[in-house]
Amino acid sequence: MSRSLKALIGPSILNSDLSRLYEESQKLLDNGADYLHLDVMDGHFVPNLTLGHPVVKCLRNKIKDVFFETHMMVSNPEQWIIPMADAGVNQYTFHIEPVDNVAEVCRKIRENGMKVGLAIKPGTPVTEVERYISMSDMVLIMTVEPGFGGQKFMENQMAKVKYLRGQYPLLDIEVDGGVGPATISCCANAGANMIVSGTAVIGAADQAATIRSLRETVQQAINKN
Ligand SMILES: O=C(CO)[C@H](O)[C@H](O)COP(=O)(O)O
Ligand SMILES: [Fe+2]
Repeated sequence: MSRSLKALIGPSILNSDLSRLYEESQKLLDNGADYLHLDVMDGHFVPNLTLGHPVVKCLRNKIKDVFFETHMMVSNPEQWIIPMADAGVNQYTFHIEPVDNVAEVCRKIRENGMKVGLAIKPGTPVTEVERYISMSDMVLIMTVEPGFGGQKFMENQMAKVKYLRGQYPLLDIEVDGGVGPATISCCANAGANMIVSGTAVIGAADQAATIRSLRETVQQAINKN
């Protein structure tokens, strides 16, 4: 059977009450999240600090069978591969901008049993990431400058998504930053199938309905093509 694209919603817990990380995460899952997107910032690649592998490991101890993606906004992604694999991470998504040997980082991530995600900032041309696609499982097109939740969606990044979808019909393409009910159609029509949504989902009056509606919009766009 041939592989087909799937619409997946991975909420970002960045803007949730992090003192209740487990409860907030479990609530998102109970409300239909397909996976969890965990934002890791080192205060160097981006001007903010969040959480690291010890916190991810504690969360994994409480939440067993859910796909964990870590979005590594760090200057030296190679440094955290083994600790994150040990913490039970399924997909290690890192920014290619600060990395000299992207192929080597991809190889090491897979060697440690995780999937590879390649992320680019809004100012990075899509061609920079395209040459590594064969070594990866997913590409993340950032739709805000990484570092903070709650920013405005950058519609001009959709050209990258459209280009990649045109070239790679079955590639998992993720968008992250300012994505919610008001911007999901734009992402879905451009060809994104993995959707990170933070503020819009965390702050929704009806989290389950919001997650369901985001997924339906993306799945409908996939079915049309
Ligand atoms: O990587 C991120 C920021 O760098 C977050 O995943 C992203 O901002 C999600 O939050 P929101 O939907 O509120 O923008
Ligand atoms: Fe993120």
